[in-house]
Amino acid sequence: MPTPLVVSEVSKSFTMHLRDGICLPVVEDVSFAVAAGECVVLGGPSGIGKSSILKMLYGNYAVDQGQILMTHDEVTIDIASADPRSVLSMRRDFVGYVSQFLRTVPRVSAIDVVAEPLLARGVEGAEARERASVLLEKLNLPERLWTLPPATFSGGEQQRVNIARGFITDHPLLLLDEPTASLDALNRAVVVELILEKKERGTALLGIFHDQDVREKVADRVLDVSHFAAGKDAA
Ligand SMILES: Nc1ncnc2c1ncn2[C@@H]1O[C@H](COP(=O)(O)OP(=O)(O)OP(=O)(O)O)[C@@H](O)[C@H]1O
Repeated sequence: MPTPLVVSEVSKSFTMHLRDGICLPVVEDVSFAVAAGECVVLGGPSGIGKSSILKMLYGNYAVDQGQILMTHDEVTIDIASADPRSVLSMRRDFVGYVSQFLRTVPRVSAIDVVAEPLLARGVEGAEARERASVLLEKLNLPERLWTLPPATFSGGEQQRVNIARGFITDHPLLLLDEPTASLDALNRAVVVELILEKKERGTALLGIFHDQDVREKVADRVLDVSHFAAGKDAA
């Protein structure tokens, strides 16, 4: 089976256009791969560039240099140079992303927020909602909240809706940006279980987990992003 994600010599800097075009180099020569069924965790201190790497992989941040090769159904796409249409089709078919916070949509109920990625893939409404309810139950979201829009939910409740939405599809590659940050121990354990299930099904996972316990349970490997810090050789 081809390696689903291969990152080669990727560099990223930010140009602050409102600050006289100041350039902030963040990472350089980022190179690694993630195999099917493997969970790689990005480590290193705050501000080193972990989230920026995930955002480049999801096509949210532009890449200055290098390649991000994603292979799906024997087709390989370089996300670093792909046109927006190809990035969107890779998001639909290949790469999922669970961000730290839920982006709430006004007036859409929690169960529909979770079911929506399945509906977008042509799954019939009743089945999509059934699968959403299984996940919400597993994540201990009280049933009385399922029909309410998540805008007024607590941080941990919103995050569980977010996790259910991210885990409901079977993307071959899943990016996780601190999915357990606002969860209690019980729900952190559920997320660990969901991650292990994905690994067993052959999903390639790349994540950021500040919680040491979660990290130890899910990580096959920790990749220290400090090795890719821009300008480290000059320091
Ligand atoms: N959109 C942006 N514009 C300008 N600078 C940015 C932007 N996004 C990130 N940065 C900068 O890039 C650097 C890396 O940020 P990033 O969020 O990737 O770090 P991190 O390792 O994920 O940090 P943390 O563990 O604190 O979340 C930081 O100095 C940050 O200020």
